[in-house]
Amino acid sequence: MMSSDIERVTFSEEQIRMRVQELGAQIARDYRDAAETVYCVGILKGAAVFFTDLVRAIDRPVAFDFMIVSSYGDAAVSSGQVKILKDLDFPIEGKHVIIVEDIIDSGTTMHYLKQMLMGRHPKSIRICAFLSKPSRRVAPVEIDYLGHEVPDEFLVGYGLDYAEKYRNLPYIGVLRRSVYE
Ligand SMILES: O=P(O)(O)OC[C@H]1O[C@H](OP(=O)(O)OP(=O)(O)O)[C@H](O)[C@@H]1O
Ligand code: HPA
Ligand SMILES: [Mg+2]
Repeated sequence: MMSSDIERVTFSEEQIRMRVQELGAQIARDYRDAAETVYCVGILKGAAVFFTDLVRAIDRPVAFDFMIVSSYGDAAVSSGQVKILKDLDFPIEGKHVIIVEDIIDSGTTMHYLKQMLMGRHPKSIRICAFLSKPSRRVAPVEIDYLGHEVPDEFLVGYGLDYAEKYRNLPYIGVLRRSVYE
């Protein structure tokens, strides 16, 4: 399934699978002795695909929760406004929380979310992102579990969209500029 809108494949299905297994093993090791529930919080919609792969690579019990958050809409640059369309179902006070994202780009979304969730007094809060574009950062974000750093190119696939398209590509690729310019 190679879309003609894709200029170049950045990470193949196999490369993604291997890195997700490593991240899952690292998380399982780090929380091995944790007595409290570990909440994996997926930030929809982008994190949907990575989340379901990641949790199956973590060999210990975890609870799921989700938020629906949007700031890009149909554009290739952030609106700067983080809209919470669905909040968590469960209180996280005293719990271990891992926020799971597909990508941290300007950092606006994650900076906002981490501040907001810290205010609910979890026992700990860590960030897991499959991709990070450090060159685009506007708001500071410390990433505890990172799949790969990527250059400043607009990526799609493996959950990442442009105007809601391409999320179901099994690989990650660079979107041709002519599609969004
Ligand atoms: O670091 P930032 O510049 O804030 O960008 C990262 C955010 O942008 C994308 O979400 P988007 O708003 O596109 O919603 P989506 O997950 O539904 O695609 C992505 O899933 C992150 O949540
Ligand atoms: N692709 C898709 N969605 C995004 C990106 C990207 O490169 N950066 C932030 N949201
Ligand atoms: Mg998006």
